[in-house]
Amino acid sequence: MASLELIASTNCFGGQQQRYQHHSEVLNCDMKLSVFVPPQVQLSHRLPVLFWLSGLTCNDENFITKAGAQRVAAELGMILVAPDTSPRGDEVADDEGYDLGKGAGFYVNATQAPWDSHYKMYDYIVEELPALIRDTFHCKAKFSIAGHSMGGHGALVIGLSNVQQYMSVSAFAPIVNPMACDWGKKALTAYLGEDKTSWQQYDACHLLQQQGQFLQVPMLIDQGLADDFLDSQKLTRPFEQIAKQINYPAEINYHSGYDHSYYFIASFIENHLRFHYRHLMSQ
Ligand SMILES: N[C@@H](CCC(=O)N[C@@H](CSC=O)C(=O)NCC(=O)O)C(=O)O
Repeated sequence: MASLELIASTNCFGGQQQRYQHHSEVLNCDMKLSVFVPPQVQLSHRLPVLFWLSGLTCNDENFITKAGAQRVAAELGMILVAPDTSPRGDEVADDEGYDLGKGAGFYVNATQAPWDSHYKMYDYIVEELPALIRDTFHCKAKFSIAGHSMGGHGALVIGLSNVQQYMSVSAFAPIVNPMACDWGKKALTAYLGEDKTSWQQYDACHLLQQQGQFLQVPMLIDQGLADDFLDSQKLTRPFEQIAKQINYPAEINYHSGYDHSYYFIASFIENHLRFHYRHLMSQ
């Protein structure tokens, strides 16, 4: 496994906002990722790590430049890892739409051509990247995971499917039922083909319905009520309905007047960081 190569580092709240590149064997291309390293890295103890998955049209820099998470992460001593949202490079297949291809990996393992030679974002986030982070940083064994929109969908699916690796999961305005919304149907058809049974493993509502009574991970979701995608892409509410039916312990908060943007995320990110910190420190 190729190691992470530091390509940029800037002082930030006593720590460093860093950017790395590496060759991903899983994605079969070169990738960049952003990592906030808090000042506590100088101490000898293992640091808690939160992975952040961004949404459609993003790369590894949207979260670190817009969410304003570093001040509280520096206070808590928490490493923030922000990967890119898809494989990159001239040889990687793409689509004209913003909701498929580069910038729209949907955190799934594609099985269909032309996507299947690079688009393995699920394995990248769950396997390759955690191993690289463990190799590079003195960190706690288990991680937490959060995300926004398509990245919120990734965080819910990955957290629900890997309770042994994640202490807690949170999401802002997540896609929760990709099998039933336009963004999801388009992406899952392209990446996985027409057989909808192969889509179920990547549908947070399906996973919650199937296993939410048996496997539980602490969960927090925030949703703006002025979000243009709330109804059109069926965000949050179908998941909340199932959580209520099966008594799943998810905290779901609605906020009047807030839209889908990073201004919404910046307004509530502190609560997410403190939520994850509590759970990360209990291991
Ligand atoms: N261009 C599209 C919508 C693009 C968009 O809103 N992207 C969001 C994530 S949406 C779900 O995954 C985002 O995070 N954008 C980047 C940012 O920095 O704001 C359209 O116009 O409909």
